[in-house]
Amino acid sequence: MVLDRLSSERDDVPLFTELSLTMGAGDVVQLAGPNGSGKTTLLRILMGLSSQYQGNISWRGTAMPKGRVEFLADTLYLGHNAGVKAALTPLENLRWTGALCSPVDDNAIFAALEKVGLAGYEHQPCYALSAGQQRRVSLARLFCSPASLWVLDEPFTAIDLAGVAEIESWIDQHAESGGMVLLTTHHSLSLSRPPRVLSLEAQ
Ligand SMILES: Nc1ncnc2c1ncn2[C@@H]1O[C@H](COP(=O)(O)OP(=O)(O)OP(=O)(O)O)[C@@H](O)[C@H]1O
Repeated sequence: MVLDRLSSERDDVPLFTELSLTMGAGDVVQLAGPNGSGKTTLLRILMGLSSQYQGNISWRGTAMPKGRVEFLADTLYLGHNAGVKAALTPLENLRWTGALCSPVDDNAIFAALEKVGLAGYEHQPCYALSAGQQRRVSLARLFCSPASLWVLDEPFTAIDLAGVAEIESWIDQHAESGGMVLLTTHHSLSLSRPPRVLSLEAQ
């Protein structure tokens, strides 16, 4: 993935200017910067949720918007909010998101929920889960998706210390198997190889 001289502003105030980034297999990049510096905005631009930018984004050699369909098919985006429907169970939520992008059978969903520590909660409505458990439902999507690029906006929100270490190990494993991870966090990451850091503060 290549971001070439991306610039964006809000209300005529520049958020970032001529930001460039190249990511390939095995890369982990942490977007850093203080609150309000534009990290979420950058991820939203990348995912096609905002068109308020100048510059170019390309995926496997094809520039956006032409490469958009192929890009989205190979990307998993977990946004700032958990993105979990409260009235549905974890199983139903994951069936739903699977149907939207990459259909997955129930056995794989059960395995993913076990991996994120939610065995036994599969049929519980999500409104009856804690904030951290709801975030874990969202994180279970990491194990239901064949996407090579993970785009994670504050994935550690509401997650306990043991869970943070687990997510770090999943990031490691994804990178070791040739995946890519672009994430925002204010947490100091503990990975097997230090991530590259792209700071919006220095913009
Ligand atoms: N919906 C919105 N409408 C207007 N301005 C917004 C909106 N969302 C964000 N902004 C502004 O855009 C700027 C960048 O916000 P953004 O959410 O990208 O920052 P961030 O770096 O992700 O911050 P944080 O670390 O707090 O999550 C902020 O100054 C914010 O006030």
